[in-house]
Amino acid sequence: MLTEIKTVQTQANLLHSQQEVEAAITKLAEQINQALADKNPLLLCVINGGIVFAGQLLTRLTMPLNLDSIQATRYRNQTSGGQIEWLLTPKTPLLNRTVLILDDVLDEGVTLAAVQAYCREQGACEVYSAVLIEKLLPEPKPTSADFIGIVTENRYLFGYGMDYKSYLRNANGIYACS
Ligand SMILES: O=P(O)(O)OC[C@H]1O[C@H](OP(=O)(O)OP(=O)(O)O)[C@H](O)[C@@H]1O
Ligand SMILES: Nc1nc2[nH]cnc2c(=O)[nH]1
Repeated sequence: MLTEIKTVQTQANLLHSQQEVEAAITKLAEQINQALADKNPLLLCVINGGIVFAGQLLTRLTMPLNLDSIQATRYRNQTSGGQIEWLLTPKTPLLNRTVLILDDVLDEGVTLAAVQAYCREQGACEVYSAVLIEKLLPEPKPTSADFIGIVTENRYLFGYGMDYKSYLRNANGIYACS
């Protein structure tokens, strides 16, 4: 396995450097600081992928906020998605809260649409979402994000929280598998 991971890593293309990603996160934080300043938001990190983005965004946010996590997965070590599996739901009540969902990548939009629906079912009064990166696809998506850091091409990505077979989430740039 580790031989395959090392090969994928060395053959990958760097699409977005650390500098570019950090600038995008800073810009997103400015937008969110403006939009949610007085909303007492509950941030929901969609783990595992959203962890790096959420961590880096959080230190740039200036309003009072709460943080919780939700785990919905549908790729399970594959490079194409299947059925959503719910592994963790937030402990914090969502009733009457302004929720900001944080995820690494908006690809087909199935995961984000399901998390948004979950938040509404739980009684959130407003549901915002922010993604570090969105892939441009030829087909329409079931949902969209309010805050988008980077828009990129339709290739399988890793780094900044995104995995290749559960590895490479720690890569310090956004890479496409070749
Ligand atoms: O827009 P979609 O096509 O639904 O894909 C986006 C989702 O896929 C990844 O999660 P994954 O299921 O790989 O779980 P992970 O967060 O543990 O990596 C990613 O973190 C998003 O949540
Ligand atoms: N790691 C990773 N997860 C995804 N989930 C949906 N698209 C992607 C992707 O390109 N990379």
